[in-house]
Amino acid sequence: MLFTDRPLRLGTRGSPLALAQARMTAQALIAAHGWSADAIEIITVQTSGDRIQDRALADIGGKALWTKELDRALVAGETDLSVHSMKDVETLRPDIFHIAAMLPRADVRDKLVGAADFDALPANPLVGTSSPRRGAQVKRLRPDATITLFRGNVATRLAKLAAGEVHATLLAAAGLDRLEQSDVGTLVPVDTMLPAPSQGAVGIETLADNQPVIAALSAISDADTSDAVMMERAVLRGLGGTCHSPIAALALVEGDRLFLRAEIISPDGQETVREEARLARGDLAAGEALGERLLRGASPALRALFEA
Ligand SMILES: NCc1[nH]cc(CCC(=O)O)c1CC(=O)O
Repeated sequence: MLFTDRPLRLGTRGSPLALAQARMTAQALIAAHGWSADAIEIITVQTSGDRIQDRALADIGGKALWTKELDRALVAGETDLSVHSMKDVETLRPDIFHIAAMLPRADVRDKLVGAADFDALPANPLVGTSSPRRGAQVKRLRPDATITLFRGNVATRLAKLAAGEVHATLLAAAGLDRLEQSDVGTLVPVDTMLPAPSQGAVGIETLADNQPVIAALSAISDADTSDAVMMERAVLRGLGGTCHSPIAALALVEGDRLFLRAEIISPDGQETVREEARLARGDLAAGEALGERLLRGASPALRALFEA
């Protein structure tokens, strides 16, 4: 066992989904190394993203809200690693951090909750989501829909839906599965709603100079997942995308290559720019170039959404 004097301290947000992902990570490490259950201590860190619930993420500082306090705990030596939903990790991370592992990816698809499918929604439906991507994709399918801001954790959103605040919402299948709510909602095919970059992937970060922890994490890293997610993140880099921007990207592993699809969509759903390519794994420059091509193909109005 690598860490004999004290448990390995795993930092996580406190939402039920984050805690489920932290426990999956702990179990994977315990199984891979034959550790005893007390070899890992789960430390919950509250993030500003969890505290502020009434405004869109994009308006209050973006994805750094989810990582900042976990980063601080890591730098302060209060934790040894942080477990993140890769979807919530900013594209550009400070060099002192290193994404040392990704767990095998879960279902990448979104689920529609509240209606059997988009056609089953009433006329002029009210759909709750705070994801610009989901909002734009819904408007593309249902131009008569009104998108309303919907934040909070998965349980909060399901409660708002049950209270009749909206006709429907969209949630990641991965999150519902990890919360043992797989029976909730209808899976939406990726051809209908291409998912967010990194959707369904859990990443584990540590300090770039922490060799013992990096070595311990290498035992649980899934190469297919990290190659695909790193490629999807390269598209975001090429676009200069933030969470203000309606971007979807999905890389599927095909042997030693990746089949990459990506799109950007205007908020009213009227304009979609799409690209796809088969790329060598690890050819992140090609992923960035695909992101740049998306921008070049966009109208000035859509392109403006990507200018900081
Ligand atoms: N932004 C919140 C968030 N971050 C990751 C997930 C789901 C789990 C995943 O994609 O791995 C969710 C909830 C959702 O989108 O429904």
